[in-house]
Amino acid sequence: MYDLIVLGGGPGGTRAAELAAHHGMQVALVEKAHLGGTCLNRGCIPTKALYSHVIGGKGAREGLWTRLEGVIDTLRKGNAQLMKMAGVKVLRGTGVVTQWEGTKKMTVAHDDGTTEQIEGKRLLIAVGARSVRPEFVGNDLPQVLTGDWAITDPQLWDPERNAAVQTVAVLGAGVIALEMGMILQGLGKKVILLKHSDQILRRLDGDIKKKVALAVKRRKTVVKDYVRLTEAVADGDGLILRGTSKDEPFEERCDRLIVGSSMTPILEGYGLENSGVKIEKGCLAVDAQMRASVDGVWAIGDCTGGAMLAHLAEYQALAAVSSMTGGEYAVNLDALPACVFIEPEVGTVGLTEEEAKSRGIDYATSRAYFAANGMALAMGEGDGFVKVVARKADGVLLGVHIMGPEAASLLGEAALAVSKGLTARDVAYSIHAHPTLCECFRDACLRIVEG
Ligand SMILES: Cc1cc2nc3c(=O)[nH]c(=O)nc-3n(C[C@H](O)[C@H](O)[C@H](O)COP(=O)(O)OP(=O)(O)OC[C@H]3O[C@@H](n4cnc5c(N)ncnc54)[C@H](O)[C@@H]3O)c2cc1C
Ligand SMILES: NC(=O)c1ccc[n+]([C@@H]2O[C@H](COP(=O)([O-])OP(=O)(O)OC[C@H]3O[C@@H](n4cnc5c(N)ncnc54)[C@H](O)[C@@H]3O)[C@@H](O)[C@H]2O)c1
Repeated sequence: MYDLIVLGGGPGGTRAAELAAHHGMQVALVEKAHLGGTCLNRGCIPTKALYSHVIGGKGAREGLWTRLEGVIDTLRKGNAQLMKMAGVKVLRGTGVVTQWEGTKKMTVAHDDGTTEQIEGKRLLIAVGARSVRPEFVGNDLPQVLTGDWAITDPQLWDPERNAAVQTVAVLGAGVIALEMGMILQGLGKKVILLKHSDQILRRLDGDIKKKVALAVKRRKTVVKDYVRLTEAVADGDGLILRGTSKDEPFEERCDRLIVGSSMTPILEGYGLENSGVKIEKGCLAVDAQMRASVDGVWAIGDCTGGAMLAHLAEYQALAAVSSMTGGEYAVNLDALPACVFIEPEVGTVGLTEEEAKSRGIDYATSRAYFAANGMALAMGEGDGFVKVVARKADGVLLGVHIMGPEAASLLGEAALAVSKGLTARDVAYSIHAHPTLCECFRDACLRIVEG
């Protein structure tokens, strides 16, 4: 009998399996496809490989797809090696839980048609999420790609194979829609952004959202607000899209439609319907240490809803294993960093100004601009700013919002500061090397100190 069965080998499941094994548990990890889940195989890594080549301009476009596949392959092998070194038993197959209470029982159906029964003292569910396909006529046509799989189509992304695709419509104005839209523009495609409302990246700080909207406009994106898509009709190899925008009918032709209109936890295919595990608002319900409502069952990552981020899944794995081993670690969602890989890049952690206001906090804000940062100018990337939200009384950093060069990497220092409750003075009076981009964060903190 295993001490722990992990179902799903994405960033959440692999991290939990590795950690639990390091704590001395006998661990089985059941994964039906490649290790690495959505993140490695069709999410974070392939999109960022395209982003850094197409938008960051790093590397030639010839052979881009082969290099992208090479990166994925290297990381898949790395994951397998990590599991092996930790002593985790990886079972390749589809797992269905047949007993949730008491001893956990699972049937694993392998690709070759054989099945295997396994048992465990504990069970951790990390099965991820899938794209929501909104209702409209023709939503299942082959030219309609969902955000969770779109990146796997070389006919759309490989510069050496995508000449037939000239116009791509993207439904949604979230992270997937914006990241994919900008990569496609970088590849020379025309992009039509079909937004559900007038909002863009609705959870971000208002000042960052304004700047993102400007960046979208500058790229001559065709933007339609308040869209209700009613039908997609095949037109040769492409599509005619029909619906309304601000209640006025519209018709647009495109070669592909990417549906980037949010993701939903996977609740089917692993025996959940026969369990007493509580589901709330379409997500596996968990407490702060990722315990589900059935004894000995934990759930982490995208299947628990909320922010669907690979690093959040990994830190939820830490919380789950901590609770299994008598620890108390829980994820602090008020210090959750997130990045949007567009141009200029976005990195954000902690409370937005709007959130600070709605919580009734007496706060101060400050900004420093990359246009005054030596390194940014030397790099030819002076566009953007760092905005700090701090508590007025003592300068404790509540949120940091960056839009500009290497914002995602710059976020590391800000995330540490917010999660450890540091003050603007703590950051401003720590020596920052020159010339570096992180001096811009230091300067924004200095402005809070100076009032
Ligand atoms: C296009 C795109 C870009 C993204 N970019 C980023 C980014 O830049 N940064 C970021 O933080 N996040 C990003 N994300 C989100 C990120 O991919 C997810 O948050 C992350 O993968 C969630 O990890 P997880 O372990 O919860 O689930 P997943 O990674 O989805 O893994 C779940 C695994 O469970 C397996 N599974 C499911 N059911 C069964 C079963 N019955 N038996 C066996 N195996 C099963 C699946 O095959 C899968 O491998 C992106 C997502 C997409 C779609
Ligand atoms: N860089 C990153 O960290 C990164 C990149 C990609 C994806 N992700 C994660 O993956 C998850 C899914 O991303 P996403 O972009 O699908 O979700 P999202 O929640 O960011 O955006 C969904 C968008 O779809 C719109 N929408 C909803 N229903 C619609 C409809 N019927 N018609 C038109 N538009 C509709 C919403 O208004 C919103 O703009 C997110 O949780 C995100 O954090 C993260």
